[in-house]
Amino acid sequence: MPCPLSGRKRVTSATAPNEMRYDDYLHLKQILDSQVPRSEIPDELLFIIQHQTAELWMKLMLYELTQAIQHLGSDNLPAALKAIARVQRIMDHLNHAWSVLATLTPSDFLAMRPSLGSASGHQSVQFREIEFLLGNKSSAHLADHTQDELALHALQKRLMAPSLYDEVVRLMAARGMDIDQSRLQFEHSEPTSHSPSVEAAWLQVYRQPEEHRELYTLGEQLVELEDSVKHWRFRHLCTVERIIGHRQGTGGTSGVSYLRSTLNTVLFPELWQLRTHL
Ligand code: HEM
Ligand SMILES: N[C@@H](CC(=O)c1ccccc1NC=O)C(=O)O
Repeated sequence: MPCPLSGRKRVTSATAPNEMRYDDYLHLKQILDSQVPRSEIPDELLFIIQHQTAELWMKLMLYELTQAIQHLGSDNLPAALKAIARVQRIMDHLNHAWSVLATLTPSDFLAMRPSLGSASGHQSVQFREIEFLLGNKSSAHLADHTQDELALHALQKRLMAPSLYDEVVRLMAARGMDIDQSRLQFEHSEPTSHSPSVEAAWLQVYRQPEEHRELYTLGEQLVELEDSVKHWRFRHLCTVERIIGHRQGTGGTSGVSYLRSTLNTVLFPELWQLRTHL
């Protein structure tokens, strides 16, 4: 049976259910054999596990975000809210995890850095897919993946698919709110930008939360999610600055100043703007 997450076949084990063991069920051999340091630096294990666990959580985030988008499309707001709440909790968890990496000293990291070559988190396909799903689209990021057809295909698909923002706006229109037609074109690869008609619709919701209970809860949950994403960007930036200062990144960016520029990203601009006009 194809796995809904990766398109790969599900592994059907020959193990009878009553002989199933913890390590079989979790495929622990594959997972625990996958930490392969390239240097003699003892802290490289921390560095690898920090990233591998983050990628596992990102896998779940992608799954939940996709579910949330589907539920919004079928006007099932309670199910969408449940998935969005889970994504937000995962983000919080990843935010707490930075404190483990903060035990890595600059000299330890600099000693292992040559072993990383040109590898960088900038090349994380799942991170970029999450950004696109959240509406922070940019075709420029496809350039990192020209050598990997599968990755390129996954990113192209996400780039053109409706984002969480798009589906929220579609739902508001479906519920009778007056949304500008130009906002209801969902096949685009542009990052989300502010729309006056979307802000006006949210203002209506926020001025009468009792009348629009579900949409109001959605709005607040989206703000909380974006807050957690901003925290992640900031914690990453601080970790990077304290470990490599203002060196260029291995991924070819300017490093800290590039990461600082990502703090200007806004995923749900109208929800932030409306606070001034409420
Ligand atoms: C010693 C710790 C770390 C350092 C020094 C570091 C450094 C950097 C730098 C300099 C960049 C900019 C791209 C480049 O030119 O390389 C970057 C991007 C990135 N890093 Fe890290 N990083 C660290 C830990 C992590 C961890 C734990 C994650 C978790 C998955 C992560 C994920 C990312 C992602 C997703 C990007 C792309 C960000 C974007 O484009 O908005 N990094 N990192
Ligand atoms: N970009 C980092 C290297 C780095 O942190 C990294 C290297 C390989 C895999 C993941 C990484 N994490 C985040 O970018 C640097 O410039 O030192």
